[in-house]
Amino acid sequence: MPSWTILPALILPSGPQASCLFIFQIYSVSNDDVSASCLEILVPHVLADGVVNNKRETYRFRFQQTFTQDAKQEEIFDRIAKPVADSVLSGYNATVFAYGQTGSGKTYTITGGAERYCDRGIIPRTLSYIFEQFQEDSSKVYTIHISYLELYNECGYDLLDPRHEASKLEDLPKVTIMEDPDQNIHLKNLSLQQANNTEEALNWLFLGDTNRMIAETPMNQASTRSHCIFTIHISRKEPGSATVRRSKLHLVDLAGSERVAKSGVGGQLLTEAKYINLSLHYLEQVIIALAEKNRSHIPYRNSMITSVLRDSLGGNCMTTMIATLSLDKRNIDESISTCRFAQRVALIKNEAILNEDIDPQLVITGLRKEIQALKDELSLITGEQRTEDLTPAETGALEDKVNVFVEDRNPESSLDVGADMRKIHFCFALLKVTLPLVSLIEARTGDIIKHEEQTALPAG
Ligand SMILES: Nc1ncnc2c1ncn2[C@@H]1O[C@H](COP(=O)(O)OP(=O)(O)OP(=O)(O)O)[C@@H](O)[C@H]1O
Repeated sequence: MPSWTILPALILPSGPQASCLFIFQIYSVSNDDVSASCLEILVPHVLADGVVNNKRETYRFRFQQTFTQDAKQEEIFDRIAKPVADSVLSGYNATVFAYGQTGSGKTYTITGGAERYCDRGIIPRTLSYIFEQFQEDSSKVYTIHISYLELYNECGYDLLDPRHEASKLEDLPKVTIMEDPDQNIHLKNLSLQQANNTEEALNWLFLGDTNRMIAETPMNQASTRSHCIFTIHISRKEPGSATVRRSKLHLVDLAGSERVAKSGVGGQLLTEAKYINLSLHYLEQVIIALAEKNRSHIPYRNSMITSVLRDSLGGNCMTTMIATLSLDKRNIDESISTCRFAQRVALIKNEAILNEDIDPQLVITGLRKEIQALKDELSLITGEQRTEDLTPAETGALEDKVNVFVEDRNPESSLDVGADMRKIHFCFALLKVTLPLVSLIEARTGDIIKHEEQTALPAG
């Protein structure tokens, strides 16, 4: 049964920062265990702290997989996203989310780099993979819809509305959350766009990313301050079957996780940072609550990101977290806090369940077919072709039969219309109207006779 996995990817920006890393020997990775790998972060000794000090120098974390900066996008896809895509194709909900500080490679991992084709990230590779799988499996009918949501300062925006030419985020349609009595979340104004092949799906991704870039606020040059959720909705059914399996895959690029105190910002940036910190804090709270056994209340409602991911963080899904680290000396505190968060996520065990439901339209089609088959069978037995309604000639004949039956004073008389439910129903309906009329006439006739008898009696 699929369960939570935690797959921190160490993706480090190339250039001076990376070389810096090796000079200070900040981390080491050991992959001795087949099912897990160990990341050790070494805190460099700072002379200003004195030659002798009690500061901790090593931090060890165990993860399912660890990737260093040499890892290729293809490898990340094969080892992280492909198993998740397979489970979504089987009918389970799933989420892959990238968490880490600004500039650590979340967008690069989830969407990819724009420069080379081989730099494409998890979203485009997953789309291509899913459509390839559809082509290989001609026994089922698959339908794909795509949505792309940006959450900025606790407000949702639809990145896929083709009618809008956004020049700022507020130009995009605002998405709001609605909850039904069964506590299911519905996103009002979030468009679901159908894609029939990889090219169409990639075009939607392109439109969303373009809107995401154009709609950046002047203060928000690199989309670092919003969460983006790209969702692939899949429905599949076997031809002729009324059972539909629906599943969705959320690919989430979270906002940078750095702490407000460290970022040293003010004004609008501070407001954004507070929102980001708060929403990531609530995400963490939900994750901690999910990890606790016997916990009845999970605080999903505290923020928009946890509300949106509600059905994909809880019991009914397979979730993979990618923790991205930028292991520069200056970022050690952030890296350690990212690893701690990732370990908490790893504590959660989920039992994923299949999302199957019955399509009412298909049920109706099936029932219509069954009715037709039964009608054909009946006409074979009776030798007469039945229309849905009785013909005027048939209703006329039935009216005559009912009249004869009602007027017949013989208690043994019967009304025989044959084994035809249409005729039986028609006669009952007719009797319902005729019988009270007959009783009324009889009662009146009785009154008249009585009256005549009384008037005929000799006076006195
Ligand atoms: N593994 C990698 N190989 C090459 N370049 C990378 C890698 N990871 C990240 N980069 C580059 O580093 C820069 C920052 O990466 P990216 O934008 O993905 O970070 P981020 O974590 O999404 O940041 P933010 O929180 O600001 O959105 C980008 O120019 C990206 O192309």
